[in-house]
Amino acid sequence: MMKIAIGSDHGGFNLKERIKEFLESQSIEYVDYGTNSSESVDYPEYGKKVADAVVSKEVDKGIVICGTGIGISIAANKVKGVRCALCNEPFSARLSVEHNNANVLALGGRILGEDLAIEIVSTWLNSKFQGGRHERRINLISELENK
Ligand SMILES: O=C(CO)[C@H](O)[C@H](O)[C@H](O)COP(=O)(O)O
Repeated sequence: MMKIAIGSDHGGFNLKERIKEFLESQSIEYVDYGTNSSESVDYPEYGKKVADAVVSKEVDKGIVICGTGIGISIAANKVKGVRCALCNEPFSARLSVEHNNANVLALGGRILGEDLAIEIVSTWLNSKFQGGRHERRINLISELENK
């Protein structure tokens, strides 16, 4: 059974709560790394917590949310082994897995309506990495991390 780490800053808090409801409705286990209210916090802390949980294999995948998804995706991508994709529509969400094997999804809580956000999450969770030529390209990304 898949396990998800989820985290947000204040700009993503409401959407995080909605995505948790969706995960529960699908019987998908998750760990919530905060934040726990709409009080202002700093997104790098939450991006790192989720990213660390993914690379340590405590969870299978991560979802991070801030106002735009930009700051928290930049932060998550600083953690070695993370391939965080900011996707504000389903097509990118599918391709981020099929081609990039994204292990963290970033969303913009101030950009997306709840229904579209759930469609993106559902698409992302149900997509499969295609391997082949894409494996070679991901290995090249890993080489960049090791320089
Ligand atoms: O980092 C961001 C933009 O890249 C996020 O959207 C943050 O949520 C945003 O910057 C927070 O802004 P606020 O004015 O402090 O609420």
